[in-house]
Amino acid sequence: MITVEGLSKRYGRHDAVKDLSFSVPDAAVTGFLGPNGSGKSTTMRCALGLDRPTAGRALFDGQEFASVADKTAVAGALLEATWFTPGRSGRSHLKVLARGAGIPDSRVEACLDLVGLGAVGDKRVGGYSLGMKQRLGLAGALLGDPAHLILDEPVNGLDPEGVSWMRRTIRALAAEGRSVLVSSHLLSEMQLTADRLVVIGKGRMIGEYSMEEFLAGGSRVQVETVDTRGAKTLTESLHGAGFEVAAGDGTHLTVSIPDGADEAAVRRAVAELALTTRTPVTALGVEHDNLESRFLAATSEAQEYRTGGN
Ligand SMILES: Nc1ncnc2c1ncn2[C@@H]1O[C@H](COP(=O)(O)OP(=O)(O)OP(=O)(O)O)[C@@H](O)[C@H]1O
Repeated sequence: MITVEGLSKRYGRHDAVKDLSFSVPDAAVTGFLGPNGSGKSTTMRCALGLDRPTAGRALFDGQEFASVADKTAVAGALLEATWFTPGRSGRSHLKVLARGAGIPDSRVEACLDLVGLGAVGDKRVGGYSLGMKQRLGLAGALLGDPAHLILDEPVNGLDPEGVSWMRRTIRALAAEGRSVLVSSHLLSEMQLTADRLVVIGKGRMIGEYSMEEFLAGGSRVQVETVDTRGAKTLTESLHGAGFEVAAGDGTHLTVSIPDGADEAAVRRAVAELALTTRTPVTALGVEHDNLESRFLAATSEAQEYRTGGN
C-alpha cells in the first residue's frame, strides 16, 4: 500500500499541491484524476523522492522511498518526462537500467516481451513512436518486479490497440497484488481501468472514492414525446406522482432517478404514466452519468485552465 500523508509542495509562492492525503491499496488500480496543472505529476514525483515535498510524505508499505534499500523492487515508475538516449536501442537502454540496479539481463528480455517490444528491441529508441516509448518506459518500470507502480499518463501517444493493451496490462499487474497509481486524461479509458479514484483540483483533495461510489446516483429517464402538449401533460402527471422532472427542448423530458431507487421501476412508472395520460412517446430510456460528466461536475470549481467560452 502507498500512503500519502499531508503532502504539500510549494514552488516559490505557488502551492502546486497542498495537504494531500490518500492511499493506494494493493491489488487494485487507483486512478489519479485532476484538471491540467492540478498537481498530479508533482505528487508522483514527490512520492518517488524526485522532488522534495514542502511538507508531508509518501510511504511505501510504511517506508519513505528515499530510505528503501531495494528501490526497484519497491516501486516502478513511468513518468511523463522519461528520458531515453535516442541513439541507444530499447534493449540496451533496459540493460543499462538493469545493470545499475543489479538486475540480470534475463529480466530485460522478459520485460521487453511483456510490453511487446521483443522484436524491435535492437532498434534505436530515436526511431520509436511515442507509443513504443511508453511501452519501453513501462518495461523499465517493471525491471525490478516492483510491488508498487506509479504511472503518469501511460496511454499518452498510444493507438486504440495500444490503449486497450495498456488497460489489460495495468489490470493484470494489479491483479498480481501490486498497488497501481495511474493518471490519465482519457476518462472513458480510466472508467474501464481503475477500481478506485483519487480526485484533486488546484492541488487540493476533492475526494477518494471507489469507482462505483463516484458513479453512483446520477441516472435519469429520458423521454421524448411527439409534441409539446404531450410533454406538458406528462410532466404534470409525473410531478403529481412525486417525480422531479427537468424540461428539455419542448418535447424532451428528463426524469431524475432518486439515489438508491430501482432504475427499472422508475422507467416502468414513467412508461405507465405516459400510457394512462395517453401521451405518445417516441423514445424512453435510462441514461447514466459517466466518469467524464462526474469528473467535470466534481472539478468544475477547480479548473486551472479553461477552454475559451467554456
Ligand atoms: N518545477 C516546477 N517549478 C515551478 N512550478 C511547477 C514545477 N512543476 C510543476 N509546477 C506547477 O505546479 C502545478 C502542478 O503541476 P503538475 O505538472 O504537477 O500538474 P498535473 O496535474 O500533472 O498537470 P497535467 O495534467 O497538465 O500534466 C502547476 O501549476 C505547475 O505549473
